Amino acid sequence: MIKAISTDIDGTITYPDRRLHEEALKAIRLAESLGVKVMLVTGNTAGFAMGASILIGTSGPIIAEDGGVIADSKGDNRVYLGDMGETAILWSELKKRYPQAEMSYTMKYGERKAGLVLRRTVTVEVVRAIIEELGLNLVAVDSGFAIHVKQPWVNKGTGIKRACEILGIKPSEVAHIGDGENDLDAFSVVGYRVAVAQAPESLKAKADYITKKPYGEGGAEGILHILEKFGYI
Ligand SMILES: O=C(O)COP(=O)(O)O
Ligand SMILES: [Mg+2]
Repeated sequence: MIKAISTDIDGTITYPDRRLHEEALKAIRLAESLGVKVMLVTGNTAGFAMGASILIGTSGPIIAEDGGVIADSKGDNRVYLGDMGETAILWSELKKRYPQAEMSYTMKYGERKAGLVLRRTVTVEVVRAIIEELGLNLVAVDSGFAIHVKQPWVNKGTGIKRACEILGIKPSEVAHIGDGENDLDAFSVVGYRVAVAQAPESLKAKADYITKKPYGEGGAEGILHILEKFGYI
C-alpha cells in the first residue's frame, strides 16, 4: 500500500523554466488533504526545498542536495548524509582541463555542504572520466538542470530511506515521481515509480507509469494516477 509520495521538483512539478506548476500544486494539496504525506526530493539546496515545502504545504520530510540533506517539512532538524569529500580535487582538475567548466551559482553562498553542483557547460561523461582517472570517491549525475558531484552513498534513494525512518513507514510504501537521471536512485528503493513524459529513456525504462503530459502537468497527472491507483480517489 502506498502511504506517501516523494516528488522531484525541477521538471516534475514545475514548468520548464522552473516556475511551480499550479496543477501540480493542486494535486499535491489534494494528496495531503487525503492523508498522503508528500516529500520534496530535489537536487536543489535545503533552503530552496524548505521554502518550496512551506509555500506548497508538503508535510513530509524534505530531501535536498540530491540526498545529501534531510530535514523536517519546515527545513529544520537537518541531517547531513554526506560532505564535500574530494570535490575540490575534482574541481581543480576539471577547471584546468575544461576552462568552460562553471559551478552553479548556488555554490557561491556556502549553503551547499554535501556535493558540488556544476552548470551543464561540460558533460557528465567528462566529469565521470576525471573521477575515474583520479580514482576519486565520487559519483556524478546529470539531473537535466545541473550536474551533481557527490559521495557515492549520497543520492535520492538513501535520502528517501532515511526520510522513511522519520515517517515510520517503509520505502516500499512510497511512490516516487521524477524527470531526471538523478531520480533513478529513488526508483530503486520505492514501491511505485512514475516518470514524467520528458524524462530520459533510462528513467522511463524503470517506471511503472509514464505520464502523457510533460513537466508540471505530468507531475499533476502522475500524482492523481497514484492517488487513483491506490484507492484514495
Ligand atoms: O537541482 C537540480 O539539478 C534539479 O533539481 P531536481 O532534482 O528537483 O530536478
Ligand atoms: Mg528534476
